[in-house]
Amino acid sequence: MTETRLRTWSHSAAYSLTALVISVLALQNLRYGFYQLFYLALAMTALLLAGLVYTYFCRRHQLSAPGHLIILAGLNSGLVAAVLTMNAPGISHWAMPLLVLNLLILPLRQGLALCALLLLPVIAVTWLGNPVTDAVITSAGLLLLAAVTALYVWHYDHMTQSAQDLAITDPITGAHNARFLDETLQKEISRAIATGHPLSVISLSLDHHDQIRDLHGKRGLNRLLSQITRQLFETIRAGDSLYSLQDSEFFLILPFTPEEGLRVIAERIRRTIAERDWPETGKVSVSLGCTTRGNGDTSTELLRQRATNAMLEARKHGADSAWFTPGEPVRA
Ligand SMILES: Nc1nc2c(ncn2[C@@H]2O[C@H](COP(=O)(O)OP(=O)(O)OP(=O)(O)O)[C@@H](O)[C@H]2O)c(=O)[nH]1
Repeated sequence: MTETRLRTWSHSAAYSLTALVISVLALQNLRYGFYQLFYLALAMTALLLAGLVYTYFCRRHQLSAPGHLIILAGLNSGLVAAVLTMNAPGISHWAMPLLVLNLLILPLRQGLALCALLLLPVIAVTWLGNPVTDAVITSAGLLLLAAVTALYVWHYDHMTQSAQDLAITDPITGAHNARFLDETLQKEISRAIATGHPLSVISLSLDHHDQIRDLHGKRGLNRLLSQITRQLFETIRAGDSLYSLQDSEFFLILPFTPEEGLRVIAERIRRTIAERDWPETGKVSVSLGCTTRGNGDTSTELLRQRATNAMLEARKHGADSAWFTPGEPVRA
């Protein structure tokens, strides 16, 4: 299930459950003749149902739907106004479902800000109008509920971020994985077409990786690949991206880089790797296949294929070298 769909479900459930709780309060107050509280609960239920409908209509962009903030601000300020103007015992407890709703639906910072704006007047009125023990119990209950919910939401956000990072990261090298390559390359191609900026790519392969694996084992090879990754990250500039592929191969996307620049960076990478004494393996080298986006390169396959062919050509010409295959010149 995607994040957006999951949020649509959880927002719908949160609005529905809160609407159920508040409508039960409405019925109880009607039964006992507390008409002001009945109308308040009725208005809140209507707003909650509006939130439910809004959730359904914004199901495709749930993560950035701004209407939730407006609906929840309306609910919170309605309750604050009631707490300040009505002398109704027990009304401070109505804040409980709203605290949870704020934190479950809004981004954490917005949710916390709204909770603080709700809690301050509610706690102040509780302390002014109740015996100390009651005020302590109510305030502690409200604060505890807000803290536990905020902690849960923070933990969930953290887990989601980690899962997203894991899905696009190669576990051995820490570079992006092959799955993420095509997606990013297609975006960069579209951006280069739209802006007219040059785009270059490099297919990089560790020379003699079979022999290195035979000599140093799979773990030794993996350690070397992760050290090379760190070195590559130090060499390339911000905006470039690095992908780790199978068989000790890497791929680099270099936006805003023309052929002359590609030659500079490819040579720099080749030299830095060849000149370093690697901790376990000593000297190693890489073959680089380099190409720049040409006129016909509108999809990832052509560009990737040309870079791979150039890398194989570099290997044929002896290890530790770079081979350039230009794309068809881009017409203005
Ligand atoms: N994408 C990319 N291109 C690079 C990088 N390093 C050098 N280049 C290209 O090579 C050209 C010359 O780079 P340098 O020799 O470092 O000269 P420079 O004037 O310091 O380069 P910049 O100020 O980075 O433009 C740059 O304009 C880039 O096109 C890099 O890390 N990434």
